[in-house]
Amino acid sequence: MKILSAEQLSEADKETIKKQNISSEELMERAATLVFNEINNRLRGAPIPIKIFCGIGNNGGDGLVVARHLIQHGYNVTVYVVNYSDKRSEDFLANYEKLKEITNNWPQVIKKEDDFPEINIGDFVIDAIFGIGLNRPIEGWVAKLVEEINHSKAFTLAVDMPSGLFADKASEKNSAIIEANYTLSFQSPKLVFFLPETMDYVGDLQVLDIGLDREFIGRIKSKTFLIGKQQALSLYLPRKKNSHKGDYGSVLIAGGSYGKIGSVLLTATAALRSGTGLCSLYIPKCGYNIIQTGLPEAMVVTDPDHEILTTYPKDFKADVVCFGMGAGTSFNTVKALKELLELMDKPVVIDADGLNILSENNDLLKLLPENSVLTPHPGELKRLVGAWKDDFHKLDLVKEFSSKYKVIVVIKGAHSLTIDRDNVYVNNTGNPGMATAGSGDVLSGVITSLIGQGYEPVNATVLGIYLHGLSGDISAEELGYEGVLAGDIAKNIGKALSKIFEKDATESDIN
Ligand SMILES: NC(=O)C1=CN([C@@H]2O[C@H](COP(=O)(O)OP(=O)(O)OC[C@H]3O[C@@H](n4cnc5c(N)ncnc54)[C@H](O)[C@@H]3O)[C@@H](O)[C@H]2O)[C@H](O)CC1
Ligand SMILES: [K+]
Repeated sequence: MKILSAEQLSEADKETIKKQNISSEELMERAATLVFNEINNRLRGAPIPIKIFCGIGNNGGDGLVVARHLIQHGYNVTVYVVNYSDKRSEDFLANYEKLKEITNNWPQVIKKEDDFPEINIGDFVIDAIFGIGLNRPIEGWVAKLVEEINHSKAFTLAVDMPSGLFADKASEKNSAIIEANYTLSFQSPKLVFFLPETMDYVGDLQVLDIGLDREFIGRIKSKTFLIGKQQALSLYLPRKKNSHKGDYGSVLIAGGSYGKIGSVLLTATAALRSGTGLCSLYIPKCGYNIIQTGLPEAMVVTDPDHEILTTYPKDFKADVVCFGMGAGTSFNTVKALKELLELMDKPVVIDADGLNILSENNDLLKLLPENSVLTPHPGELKRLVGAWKDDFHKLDLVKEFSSKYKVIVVIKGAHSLTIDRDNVYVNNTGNPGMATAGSGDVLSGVITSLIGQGYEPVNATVLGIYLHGLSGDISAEELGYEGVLAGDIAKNIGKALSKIFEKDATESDIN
Protein backbone atom coordinates (compact mmCIF):
# COMPACT_ATOMS: atom_id res chain seq x y z
CA MET A 1 0.00 0.00 0.00
CA LYS A 2 1.30 3.45 -0.90
CA ILE A 3 1.90 5.86 1.95
CA LEU A 4 0.80 9.23 0.60
CA SER A 5 1.97 12.66 1.69
CA ALA A 6 -0.45 15.37 2.84
CA GLU A 7 0.00 17.07 -0.52
CA GLN A 8 -0.73 13.90 -2.49
CA LEU A 9 -3.84 13.29 -0.37
CA SER A 10 -5.14 16.80 -1.01
CA GLU A 11 -4.59 16.30 -4.74
CA ALA A 12 -6.39 12.94 -4.64
CA ASP A 13 -9.18 14.71 -2.77
CA LYS A 14 -9.59 17.33 -5.53
CA GLU A 15 -9.30 14.79 -8.34
CA THR A 16 -11.96 12.58 -6.72
CA ILE A 17 -14.37 15.48 -6.40
CA LYS A 18 -13.89 16.24 -10.10
CA LYS A 19 -14.04 12.67 -11.41
CA GLN A 20 -16.89 11.44 -9.22
CA ASN A 21 -18.76 14.68 -9.77
CA ILE A 22 -19.40 15.21 -6.07
CA SER A 23 -18.97 18.22 -3.83
CA SER A 24 -16.24 18.38 -1.21
CA GLU A 25 -19.04 18.44 1.36
CA GLU A 26 -20.28 15.09 0.01
CA LEU A 27 -16.78 13.65 0.28
CA MET A 28 -16.58 14.88 3.86
CA GLU A 29 -19.95 13.32 4.59
CA ARG A 30 -18.73 10.00 3.15
CA ALA A 31 -15.44 10.03 5.08
CA ALA A 32 -16.91 11.13 8.39
CA THR A 33 -19.84 8.70 8.11
CA LEU A 34 -17.29 5.89 8.02
CA VAL A 35 -15.81 7.28 11.24
CA PHE A 36 -19.29 7.37 12.79
CA ASN A 37 -19.91 3.74 11.71
CA GLU A 38 -16.72 2.57 13.39
CA ILE A 39 -17.59 4.38 16.62
CA ASN A 40 -21.18 3.18 16.56
CA ASN A 41 -20.06 -0.42 15.97
CA ARG A 42 -17.87 -0.23 19.05
CA LEU A 43 -20.04 1.79 21.42
CA ARG A 44 -23.33 0.11 20.40
CA GLY A 45 -25.42 2.85 21.93
CA ALA A 46 -23.55 3.07 25.27
CA PRO A 47 -24.56 6.29 27.07
CA ILE A 48 -21.00 7.41 27.89
CA PRO A 49 -20.28 11.13 27.59
CA ILE A 50 -18.75 11.84 24.16
CA LYS A 51 -16.83 15.09 23.86
CA ILE A 52 -15.96 16.10 20.31
CA PHE A 53 -13.33 18.79 19.84
CA CYS A 54 -13.59 20.29 16.36
CA GLY A 55 -11.15 22.69 14.74
CA ILE A 56 -12.43 25.16 12.18
CA GLY A 57 -10.97 23.52 9.05
CA ASN A 58 -12.04 20.33 7.31
CA ASN A 59 -10.82 18.08 10.11
CA GLY A 60 -13.21 20.02 12.32
CA GLY A 61 -15.86 19.60 9.61
CA ASP A 62 -15.43 15.84 9.85
CA GLY A 63 -15.93 16.12 13.60
CA LEU A 64 -19.21 18.00 13.09
CA VAL A 65 -20.51 15.32 10.72
CA VAL A 66 -19.60 12.60 13.22
CA ALA A 67 -21.35 14.63 15.95
CA ARG A 68 -24.55 14.96 13.87
CA HIS A 69 -24.77 11.20 13.26
CA LEU A 70 -24.01 10.36 16.89
CA ILE A 71 -26.69 12.78 18.13
CA GLN A 72 -29.20 11.39 15.64
CA HIS A 73 -28.47 7.93 17.01
CA GLY A 74 -29.19 9.05 20.56
CA TYR A 75 -25.64 9.31 21.91
CA ASN A 76 -24.72 11.67 24.74
CA VAL A 77 -22.66 14.20 22.79
CA THR A 78 -21.15 17.61 23.53
CA VAL A 79 -19.45 19.46 20.70
CA TYR A 80 -16.70 22.02 21.26
CA VAL A 81 -15.45 24.31 18.52
CA VAL A 82 -11.76 24.97 19.05
CA ASN A 83 -11.78 28.45 17.60
CA TYR A 84 -8.08 28.88 16.87
CA SER A 85 -8.80 31.27 13.99
CA ASP A 86 -11.66 32.99 12.20
CA LYS A 87 -10.97 31.29 8.86
CA ARG A 88 -13.63 28.62 9.08
CA SER A 89 -13.65 26.37 6.02
CA GLU A 90 -16.77 26.27 3.82
CA ASP A 91 -17.49 22.63 4.62
CA PHE A 92 -17.03 23.31 8.31
CA LEU A 93 -19.61 26.11 8.08
CA ALA A 94 -22.07 24.01 6.08
CA ASN A 95 -21.89 21.24 8.66
CA TYR A 96 -22.11 23.71 11.53
CA GLU A 97 -25.48 24.82 10.15
CA LYS A 98 -26.60 21.22 9.63
CA LEU A 99 -25.70 20.37 13.22
CA LYS A 100 -27.64 23.34 14.59
CA GLU A 101 -30.67 22.15 12.64
CA ILE A 102 -30.86 18.81 14.44
CA THR A 103 -30.15 19.77 18.05
CA ASN A 104 -30.81 22.49 20.56
CA ASN A 105 -27.59 21.57 22.22
CA TRP A 106 -25.38 23.89 20.11
CA PRO A 107 -21.62 23.59 19.99
CA GLN A 108 -19.72 25.41 22.71
CA VAL A 109 -17.06 27.71 21.33
CA ILE A 110 -13.63 27.64 23.01
CA LYS A 111 -11.61 30.82 22.49
CA LYS A 112 -9.41 30.83 25.57
CA GLU A 113 -8.34 28.74 28.52
CA ASP A 114 -11.31 29.81 30.66
CA ASP A 115 -13.64 28.16 28.16
CA PHE A 116 -12.10 24.70 28.60
CA PRO A 117 -14.62 22.08 29.73
CA GLU A 118 -13.90 19.51 32.39
CA ILE A 119 -12.67 16.31 30.79
CA ASN A 120 -13.03 13.16 32.85
CA ILE A 121 -11.27 9.85 32.58
CA GLY A 122 -14.56 8.15 31.70
CA ASP A 123 -15.29 10.47 28.74
CA PHE A 124 -14.89 9.40 25.15
CA VAL A 125 -12.97 12.19 23.42
CA ILE A 126 -12.98 12.67 19.67
CA ASP A 127 -10.08 14.72 18.39
CA ALA A 128 -11.03 16.58 15.21
CA ILE A 129 -8.94 19.69 15.86
CA PHE A 130 -6.31 19.40 13.12
CA GLY A 131 -5.69 16.89 10.36
CA ILE A 132 -3.32 16.93 7.41
CA GLY A 133 -3.69 20.73 7.15
CA LEU A 134 -1.45 21.43 10.16
CA ASN A 135 1.34 23.67 8.92
CA ARG A 136 3.00 24.81 12.16
CA PRO A 137 3.15 23.55 15.73
CA ILE A 138 0.07 24.09 17.88
CA GLU A 139 0.60 27.05 20.20
CA GLY A 140 -0.93 29.07 23.02
CA TRP A 141 -4.22 28.06 24.59
CA VAL A 142 -4.84 25.40 21.90
CA ALA A 143 -1.62 23.68 22.98
CA LYS A 144 -2.89 23.89 26.59
CA LEU A 145 -6.16 22.28 25.52
CA VAL A 146 -4.24 19.43 23.88
CA GLU A 147 -2.31 18.94 27.13
CA GLU A 148 -5.56 19.01 29.08
CA ILE A 149 -7.04 16.29 26.87
CA ASN A 150 -3.88 14.18 27.27
CA HIS A 151 -3.85 14.68 31.05
CA SER A 152 -7.47 13.61 31.37
CA LYS A 153 -6.50 10.05 30.30
CA ALA A 154 -9.92 9.85 28.66
CA PHE A 155 -10.08 7.40 25.75
CA THR A 156 -9.23 9.54 22.74
CA LEU A 157 -10.02 8.76 19.14
CA ALA A 158 -8.25 10.86 16.53
CA VAL A 159 -9.92 11.62 13.23
CA ASP A 160 -7.46 11.24 10.34
CA MET A 161 -4.44 12.13 12.52
CA PRO A 162 -3.72 12.94 16.14
CA SER A 163 -3.83 16.76 16.18
CA GLY A 164 -0.39 18.29 16.33
CA LEU A 165 1.34 15.67 14.19
CA PHE A 166 2.48 16.59 10.70
CA ALA A 167 1.77 13.89 8.12
CA ASP A 168 5.23 13.88 6.63
CA LYS A 169 7.66 15.90 8.63
CA ALA A 170 9.10 15.81 12.11
CA SER A 171 7.47 17.59 15.02
CA GLU A 172 9.48 20.03 17.09
CA LYS A 173 10.57 18.75 20.49
CA ASN A 174 7.94 19.21 23.22
CA SER A 175 5.18 20.07 20.75
CA ALA A 176 1.58 19.74 21.85
CA ILE A 177 0.29 16.56 20.21
CA ILE A 178 -2.79 14.52 21.02
CA GLU A 179 -1.91 11.14 22.49
CA ALA A 180 -4.59 9.10 20.81
CA ASN A 181 -5.70 5.63 21.86
CA TYR A 182 -7.11 5.01 18.42
CA THR A 183 -6.66 6.72 15.08
CA LEU A 184 -9.05 6.36 12.18
CA SER A 185 -7.11 7.65 9.22
CA PHE A 186 -8.45 8.42 5.76
CA GLN A 187 -7.37 6.48 2.68
CA SER A 188 -3.65 6.20 3.37
CA PRO A 189 -1.67 5.81 6.55
CA LYS A 190 0.72 8.69 7.14
CA LEU A 191 4.48 8.08 7.37
CA VAL A 192 4.77 9.59 10.87
CA PHE A 193 2.49 6.84 12.20
CA PHE A 194 5.38 4.39 11.83
CA LEU A 195 8.43 6.37 12.93
CA PRO A 196 9.86 5.88 16.44
CA GLU A 197 9.52 9.50 17.59
CA THR A 198 5.86 9.78 16.63
CA MET A 199 4.29 6.31 16.52
CA ASP A 200 3.24 6.37 20.18
CA TYR A 201 0.81 9.25 19.56
CA VAL A 202 -1.28 7.14 17.17
CA GLY A 203 -2.51 4.28 19.36
CA ASP A 204 -4.24 1.55 17.39
CA LEU A 205 -4.46 2.45 13.75
CA GLN A 206 -7.20 1.77 11.27
CA VAL A 207 -7.21 3.11 7.74
CA LEU A 208 -10.61 3.83 6.20
CA ASP A 209 -11.05 3.59 2.44
CA ILE A 210 -13.04 6.75 1.73
CA GLY A 211 -13.19 5.97 -1.98
CA LEU A 212 -10.67 8.47 -3.32
CA ASP A 213 -10.16 7.89 -7.04
CA ARG A 214 -8.31 4.59 -7.47
CA GLU A 215 -6.96 5.37 -10.88
CA PHE A 216 -5.46 8.65 -9.67
CA ILE A 217 -3.95 7.01 -6.58
CA GLY A 218 -2.56 4.26 -8.82
CA ARG A 219 -0.78 6.93 -10.87
CA ILE A 220 0.73 8.78 -7.91
CA LYS A 221 4.45 8.19 -7.82
CA SER A 222 4.99 7.35 -4.20
CA LYS A 223 8.34 6.12 -3.00
CA THR A 224 7.04 5.09 0.40
CA PHE A 225 5.12 1.88 0.92
CA LEU A 226 3.50 0.06 3.81
CA ILE A 227 4.09 -3.67 3.49
CA GLY A 228 1.07 -5.77 4.31
CA LYS A 229 0.01 -9.30 3.57
CA GLN A 230 -0.89 -8.56 -0.05
CA GLN A 231 2.52 -7.09 -0.80
CA ALA A 232 4.25 -9.97 0.97
CA LEU A 233 2.23 -12.45 -1.05
CA SER A 234 3.07 -10.68 -4.30
CA LEU A 235 6.79 -10.97 -3.53
CA TYR A 236 6.67 -14.69 -2.78
CA LEU A 237 8.37 -16.97 -5.34
CA PRO A 238 6.49 -20.29 -5.46
CA ARG A 239 8.41 -23.55 -5.30
CA LYS A 240 8.34 -25.91 -8.26
CA LYS A 241 7.13 -29.42 -7.58
CA ASN A 242 10.01 -30.75 -9.62
CA SER A 243 12.88 -29.24 -7.64
CA HIS A 244 15.76 -30.24 -5.39
CA LYS A 245 17.88 -28.65 -2.68
CA GLY A 246 20.27 -27.24 -5.27
CA ASP A 247 17.44 -24.98 -6.47
CA TYR A 248 17.13 -23.20 -3.14
CA GLY A 249 20.52 -21.70 -2.73
CA SER A 250 23.76 -22.42 -1.00
CA VAL A 251 24.38 -19.88 1.77
CA LEU A 252 27.43 -19.29 3.90
CA ILE A 253 27.10 -17.68 7.30
CA ALA A 254 30.39 -16.31 8.57
CA GLY A 255 30.67 -15.10 12.13
CA GLY A 256 30.82 -16.11 15.77
CA SER A 257 33.64 -15.97 18.27
CA TYR A 258 34.42 -17.64 21.59
CA GLY A 259 31.31 -17.12 23.76
CA LYS A 260 29.20 -15.93 20.81
CA ILE A 261 28.68 -19.04 18.74
CA GLY A 262 24.95 -18.96 19.52
CA SER A 263 24.52 -16.01 17.18
CA VAL A 264 25.55 -17.91 14.04
CA LEU A 265 23.57 -20.91 15.19
CA LEU A 266 20.45 -18.72 15.25
CA THR A 267 21.21 -17.20 11.85
CA ALA A 268 21.78 -20.59 10.26
CA THR A 269 18.65 -22.03 11.85
CA ALA A 270 16.65 -19.10 10.48
CA ALA A 271 18.16 -19.56 7.02
CA LEU A 272 17.23 -23.24 6.96
CA ARG A 273 13.77 -22.54 8.35
CA SER A 274 13.30 -19.99 5.55
CA GLY A 275 13.89 -22.59 2.90
CA THR A 276 17.61 -22.57 2.19
CA GLY A 277 18.77 -25.66 0.28
CA LEU A 278 22.32 -25.83 1.60
CA CYS A 279 23.53 -23.98 4.65
CA SER A 280 27.18 -23.76 5.65
CA LEU A 281 28.83 -21.89 8.47
CA TYR A 282 32.27 -20.41 8.60
CA ILE A 283 33.27 -20.10 12.25
CA PRO A 284 36.29 -20.21 14.55
CA LYS A 285 37.26 -23.72 15.63
CA CYS A 286 35.70 -23.35 19.10
CA GLY A 287 32.23 -23.52 17.57
CA TYR A 288 32.64 -26.73 15.62
CA ASN A 289 31.01 -29.17 18.05
CA ILE A 290 28.34 -26.69 19.05
CA ILE A 291 27.08 -26.24 15.50
CA GLN A 292 27.44 -29.86 14.46
CA THR A 293 25.44 -30.91 17.49
CA GLY A 294 22.97 -28.02 17.59
CA LEU A 295 22.17 -27.96 13.88
CA PRO A 296 22.91 -31.24 12.14
CA GLU A 297 21.35 -29.91 8.92
CA ALA A 298 24.21 -27.41 8.52
CA MET A 299 27.78 -27.92 7.27
CA VAL A 300 30.72 -26.33 9.02
CA VAL A 301 33.99 -24.94 7.77
CA THR A 302 36.37 -23.66 10.44
CA ASP A 303 38.84 -20.82 10.51
CA PRO A 304 42.44 -21.71 11.43
CA ASP A 305 41.94 -19.72 14.64
CA HIS A 306 40.26 -21.23 17.68
CA GLU A 307 38.43 -18.12 18.93
CA ILE A 308 37.84 -15.59 16.13
CA LEU A 309 37.66 -15.34 12.35
CA THR A 310 40.99 -14.37 10.85
CA THR A 311 40.57 -15.03 7.15
CA TYR A 312 37.99 -15.97 4.56
CA PRO A 313 37.85 -19.36 2.77
CA LYS A 314 38.58 -18.20 -0.79
CA ASP A 315 37.63 -21.43 -2.52
CA PHE A 316 34.23 -21.73 -0.89
CA LYS A 317 31.42 -21.33 -3.42
CA ALA A 318 28.17 -19.89 -2.07
CA ASP A 319 25.29 -18.04 -3.70
CA VAL A 320 25.23 -15.55 -0.87
CA VAL A 321 27.33 -14.83 2.21
CA CYS A 322 26.18 -13.31 5.47
CA PHE A 323 28.88 -11.85 7.69
CA GLY A 324 29.12 -10.41 11.15
CA MET A 325 26.97 -11.79 13.95
CA GLY A 326 29.02 -12.51 17.06
CA ALA A 327 32.25 -11.97 15.09
CA GLY A 328 33.84 -9.22 17.19
CA THR A 329 35.97 -6.51 15.66
CA SER A 330 39.52 -7.83 16.16
CA PHE A 331 42.20 -6.73 13.75
CA ASN A 332 42.25 -10.12 12.02
CA THR A 333 38.46 -10.26 11.76
CA VAL A 334 38.60 -6.94 9.92
CA LYS A 335 41.07 -8.64 7.57
CA ALA A 336 38.62 -11.53 7.10
CA LEU A 337 35.82 -9.16 6.09
CA LYS A 338 38.14 -7.32 3.72
CA GLU A 339 39.10 -10.59 2.04
CA LEU A 340 35.43 -11.49 1.67
CA LEU A 341 34.49 -8.14 0.15
CA GLU A 342 37.43 -8.18 -2.25
CA LEU A 343 36.38 -11.60 -3.45
CA MET A 344 32.61 -11.18 -3.73
CA ASP A 345 30.86 -9.79 -6.76
CA LYS A 346 27.41 -10.84 -5.57
CA PRO A 347 25.37 -9.10 -2.85
CA VAL A 348 26.31 -9.97 0.72
CA VAL A 349 24.40 -9.46 3.96
CA ILE A 350 26.29 -7.62 6.70
CA ASP A 351 25.06 -7.54 10.27
CA ALA A 352 26.19 -6.71 13.80
CA ASP A 353 29.99 -6.64 14.17
CA GLY A 354 30.30 -6.68 10.38
CA LEU A 355 28.63 -3.27 10.50
CA ASN A 356 30.81 -2.09 13.37
CA ILE A 357 33.86 -3.05 11.31
CA LEU A 358 32.49 -1.12 8.32
CA SER A 359 31.89 2.00 10.42
CA GLU A 360 35.43 1.87 11.81
CA ASN A 361 36.98 1.09 8.41
CA ASN A 362 35.21 3.35 5.95
CA ASP A 363 37.47 2.28 3.10
CA LEU A 364 35.70 -1.11 3.15
CA LEU A 365 32.36 0.48 2.29
CA LYS A 366 33.28 0.98 -1.33
CA LEU A 367 34.08 -2.73 -1.62
CA LEU A 368 30.49 -3.69 -0.85
CA PRO A 369 28.98 -5.46 -3.87
CA GLU A 370 26.01 -3.60 -5.37
CA ASN A 371 22.71 -4.34 -3.61
CA SER A 372 24.32 -5.78 -0.53
CA VAL A 373 22.05 -5.61 2.52
CA LEU A 374 23.06 -3.95 5.80
CA THR A 375 20.92 -4.62 8.86
CA PRO A 376 21.95 -2.20 11.63
CA HIS A 377 20.14 -1.57 14.90
CA PRO A 378 19.96 2.14 15.88
CA GLY A 379 23.40 2.20 17.56
CA GLU A 380 25.12 0.54 14.61
CA LEU A 381 23.27 2.81 12.21
CA LYS A 382 24.46 5.92 14.01
CA ARG A 383 28.04 4.70 13.75
CA LEU A 384 27.54 4.17 10.01
CA VAL A 385 25.71 7.32 8.90
CA GLY A 386 26.31 9.74 11.78
CA ALA A 387 23.89 11.26 14.30
CA TRP A 388 20.51 12.60 13.21
CA LYS A 389 18.31 15.45 14.45
CA ASP A 390 15.03 13.59 14.02
CA ASP A 391 13.45 10.65 12.21
CA PHE A 392 13.14 12.48 8.89
CA HIS A 393 16.76 13.59 9.01
CA LYS A 394 17.66 9.96 9.71
CA LEU A 395 15.73 8.88 6.62
CA ASP A 396 17.59 11.45 4.52
CA LEU A 397 20.97 10.31 5.85
CA VAL A 398 20.20 6.66 5.15
CA LYS A 399 18.82 7.37 1.66
CA GLU A 400 22.01 9.27 0.89
CA PHE A 401 24.14 6.40 2.22
CA SER A 402 22.11 3.84 0.27
CA SER A 403 22.53 5.80 -2.98
CA LYS A 404 26.21 6.52 -2.40
CA TYR A 405 27.20 2.92 -1.75
CA LYS A 406 24.40 1.32 -3.83
CA VAL A 407 23.29 -0.83 -0.91
CA ILE A 408 20.05 -1.65 0.86
CA VAL A 409 19.84 -0.54 4.48
CA VAL A 410 17.42 -1.78 7.10
CA ILE A 411 16.52 0.62 9.91
CA LYS A 412 15.46 -1.80 12.61
CA GLY A 413 12.73 -0.78 15.02
CA ALA A 414 9.11 -1.42 15.98
CA HIS A 415 8.31 -0.74 12.32
CA SER A 416 11.52 -1.70 10.55
CA LEU A 417 12.20 0.27 7.40
CA THR A 418 13.96 -0.95 4.28
CA ILE A 419 15.71 1.85 2.46
CA ASP A 420 16.69 1.22 -1.15
CA ARG A 421 18.03 4.47 -2.54
CA ASP A 422 14.98 6.81 -2.38
CA ASN A 423 12.44 4.07 -1.72
CA VAL A 424 11.17 3.36 1.77
CA TYR A 425 9.32 0.15 2.68
CA VAL A 426 7.63 0.23 6.08
CA ASN A 427 7.07 -3.06 7.87
CA ASN A 428 3.89 -3.63 9.80
CA THR A 429 4.41 -6.98 11.53
CA GLY A 430 6.15 -7.73 14.81
CA ASN A 431 5.68 -6.95 18.50
CA PRO A 432 7.62 -5.94 21.61
CA GLY A 433 8.34 -9.59 22.42
CA MET A 434 10.89 -9.50 19.61
CA ALA A 435 13.09 -7.08 21.50
CA THR A 436 15.20 -9.99 22.68
CA ALA A 437 18.79 -11.17 22.22
CA GLY A 438 19.42 -12.84 18.87
CA SER A 439 16.31 -11.51 17.13
CA GLY A 440 18.52 -9.59 14.68
CA ASP A 441 20.65 -12.68 13.99
CA VAL A 442 17.46 -14.46 12.96
CA LEU A 443 16.47 -11.62 10.64
CA SER A 444 19.82 -11.75 8.85
CA GLY A 445 19.35 -15.48 8.35
CA VAL A 446 15.93 -15.02 6.78
CA ILE A 447 17.11 -12.29 4.40
CA THR A 448 20.23 -14.25 3.43
CA SER A 449 18.16 -17.34 2.80
CA LEU A 450 15.76 -15.52 0.49
CA ILE A 451 18.59 -13.94 -1.51
CA GLY A 452 20.09 -17.41 -1.88
CA GLN A 453 16.76 -18.68 -3.20
CA GLY A 454 16.82 -16.13 -6.00
CA TYR A 455 14.88 -13.19 -4.55
CA GLU A 456 16.11 -9.73 -5.58
CA PRO A 457 17.96 -8.40 -2.52
CA VAL A 458 15.44 -5.62 -1.90
CA ASN A 459 12.54 -8.08 -2.15
CA ALA A 460 14.36 -10.54 0.07
CA THR A 461 14.79 -7.78 2.64
CA VAL A 462 11.22 -6.51 2.55
CA LEU A 463 9.71 -10.01 2.61
CA GLY A 464 12.29 -11.22 5.14
CA ILE A 465 11.40 -8.45 7.58
CA TYR A 466 7.70 -9.12 7.08
CA LEU A 467 8.09 -12.86 7.77
CA HIS A 468 10.39 -12.26 10.71
CA GLY A 469 7.78 -9.98 12.30
CA LEU A 470 4.93 -12.33 11.54
CA SER A 471 6.87 -15.21 13.02
CA GLY A 472 7.41 -13.04 16.10
CA ASP A 473 3.65 -12.46 16.25
CA ILE A 474 2.97 -16.19 16.03
CA SER A 475 5.57 -16.83 18.74
CA ALA A 476 4.09 -14.15 21.02
CA GLU A 477 0.64 -15.67 20.59
CA GLU A 478 2.02 -19.01 21.78
CA LEU A 479 4.33 -17.75 24.51
CA GLY A 480 3.43 -14.16 25.46
CA TYR A 481 5.76 -11.22 24.75
CA GLU A 482 8.14 -11.98 27.59
CA GLY A 483 8.38 -15.65 26.72
CA VAL A 484 9.60 -15.24 23.15
CA LEU A 485 13.18 -16.30 22.39
CA ALA A 486 14.96 -15.55 19.13
CA GLY A 487 15.05 -19.31 18.52
CA ASP A 488 11.23 -19.34 18.55
CA ILE A 489 11.16 -16.66 15.86
CA ALA A 490 13.49 -18.80 13.73
CA LYS A 491 11.41 -21.91 14.37
CA ASN A 492 8.13 -20.27 13.35
CA ILE A 493 9.26 -18.75 10.04
CA GLY A 494 7.65 -21.64 8.15
CA LYS A 495 4.34 -21.01 9.92
CA ALA A 496 4.62 -17.32 9.03
CA LEU A 497 5.11 -18.22 5.39
CA SER A 498 2.02 -20.44 5.44
CA LYS A 499 0.04 -17.66 7.09
CA ILE A 500 0.44 -15.26 4.19
CA PHE A 501 -1.64 -17.67 2.10
CA GLU A 502 -4.51 -17.81 4.60
CA LYS A 503 -7.64 -15.87 3.80
CA ASP A 504 -8.68 -13.79 6.78
CA ALA A 505 -12.16 -12.32 6.71
CA THR A 506 -11.52 -9.94 9.58
CA GLU A 507 -8.22 -8.76 8.26
CA SER A 508 -7.82 -4.99 8.53
CA ASP A 509 -6.82 -3.31 5.30
CA ILE A 510 -3.36 -2.40 6.51
CA ASN A 511 -2.18 -5.85 7.56
N1 LIG B 1 -7.90 14.61 1.86
C1 LIG B 1 -8.87 13.80 2.16
O1 LIG B 1 -8.77 12.67 1.85
C2 LIG B 1 -10.02 14.31 2.90
C3 LIG B 1 -9.79 15.09 4.01
N2 LIG B 1 -10.75 15.52 4.83
C4 LIG B 1 -10.40 16.09 6.10
O2 LIG B 1 -9.78 17.32 5.90
C5 LIG B 1 -8.64 17.44 6.71
C6 LIG B 1 -7.72 18.49 6.22
O3 LIG B 1 -8.44 19.68 6.28
P1 LIG B 1 -7.81 21.14 6.14
O4 LIG B 1 -8.92 22.09 6.22
O5 LIG B 1 -6.95 21.16 4.94
O6 LIG B 1 -6.85 21.25 7.37
P2 LIG B 1 -7.02 21.09 8.95
O7 LIG B 1 -8.43 20.91 9.33
O8 LIG B 1 -6.07 20.04 9.38
O9 LIG B 1 -6.48 22.49 9.46
C7 LIG B 1 -7.24 23.64 9.21
C8 LIG B 1 -6.44 24.90 8.96
O10 LIG B 1 -5.79 25.36 10.11
C9 LIG B 1 -4.68 26.21 9.78
N3 LIG B 1 -3.56 25.83 10.63
C10 LIG B 1 -2.62 24.91 10.38
N4 LIG B 1 -1.78 24.78 11.42
C11 LIG B 1 -2.22 25.65 12.38
C12 LIG B 1 -1.80 25.95 13.69
N5 LIG B 1 -0.75 25.37 14.25
N6 LIG B 1 -2.48 26.86 14.39
C13 LIG B 1 -3.56 27.46 13.86
N7 LIG B 1 -4.01 27.23 12.61
C14 LIG B 1 -3.36 26.32 11.87
C15 LIG B 1 -4.42 25.95 8.31
O11 LIG B 1 -4.80 27.08 7.59
C16 LIG B 1 -5.32 24.76 7.97
O12 LIG B 1 -5.81 24.78 6.67
C17 LIG B 1 -8.11 16.04 6.73
O13 LIG B 1 -7.19 15.80 7.74
C18 LIG B 1 -9.40 15.27 6.87
O14 LIG B 1 -9.77 15.21 8.24
C19 LIG B 1 -12.13 15.44 4.31
O15 LIG B 1 -13.11 15.63 5.19
C20 LIG B 1 -12.33 14.15 3.54
C21 LIG B 1 -11.37 14.00 2.45
K1 LIG C 1 -7.41 15.14 14.37
